[in-house]
This record gives sequence, structure tokens and C-alpha cells, in this order.
Amino acid sequence: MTRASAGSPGAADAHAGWKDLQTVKTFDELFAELAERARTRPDGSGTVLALDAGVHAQGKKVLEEAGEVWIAAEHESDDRLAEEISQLLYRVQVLMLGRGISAEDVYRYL
Ligand SMILES: N=c1c2ncn([C@@H]3O[C@H](COP(=O)(O)OP(=O)(O)OP(=O)(O)O)[C@@H](O)[C@H]3O)c2ncn1[C@@H]1O[C@H](COP(=O)(O)O)[C@@H](O)[C@H]1O
Repeated sequence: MTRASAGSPGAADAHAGWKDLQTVKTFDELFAELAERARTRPDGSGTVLALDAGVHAQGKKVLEEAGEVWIAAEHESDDRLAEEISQLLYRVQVLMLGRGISAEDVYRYL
């Protein structure tokens, strides 16, 4: 998930690339964006590649990111932890789309 730059050019440089640091989006907004990627399949979308890789690969990414969240929580800064959590949320959403479940399907268990 993207988030706003905290105003540190160094931090922005470190995270340049697939993130738009000027943009902040919610869980639902990211899910809608990823669903649109799945529908329109634009060239260059990492989400399209991740969806095409299948549920097994998507699940492995969830596990990998969850491990990185754990490590960041114990050993890294608040900012790194937030970034790892954003990546975990992204990977969970890719898995949700891979399996065809909606955010509402999840919310009814919250
Ligand atoms: N929020 C994310 C996001 N979070 C994580 N990632 C992916 O997860 C990677 C980071 O994971 P790792 O640190 O484990 O790096 P990695 O294992 O080397 O990554 P990969 O080799 O697996 O790509 C990033 O390089 C992205 O590939 C994301 N990719 C995309 N988004 C957002 O999803 C939207 C759609 O993106 P596209 O489908 O790429 O257009 C945009 O709003 C993006 O900002």
C-alpha cells in the first residue's frame, strides 16, 4: 500500500519505484485499484503477474511478507514496520482477488 512521504527525501529515494509516495489510499481503495488491474490487465502491472502466478504463489508471498512484518516489529523502525505491513496488506489483497473473495466477505468476520 502506498503512503505519503514523511517529508524525508532519503526515505522517498529509498522507496522510489513501484510506489507513488504522494498518494495515500485506504484498504478499500487499494482493493478497488487491484480489482481494476485484474479486470483491465494493463501492461507492466505487478498485480497482473502476481494474479497469473496462482494461489499457491500468492499464499507464499503472504507468508513471506508476514515474516518480514514480524522481523520489522522486533528489530526495525516504526516506519519500516509500517512499510512491511503495507506490503502484507497488498499481498493479502492479491490473494483475495486470486481466490475471488471480496473485502465484504472478510468484513463480516470482523
Ligand atoms: N501496494 C503495492 C505493493 N506492496 C508490495 N508490492 C510488491 O511487493 C514487492 C515488495 O516485496 P519484497 O520487499 O518482498 O520484494 P521482492 O520480493 O523483491 O518483490 P518481488 O520480486 O516479489 O516483486 C514490491 O516490489 C511490489 O512488487 C506492491 N505492488 C504494488 N502495490 C500497489 O498496487 C497498485 C497496483 O500496482 P501494479 O499492479 O504494479 O500496477 C499500485 O497502487 C501499487 O502502489
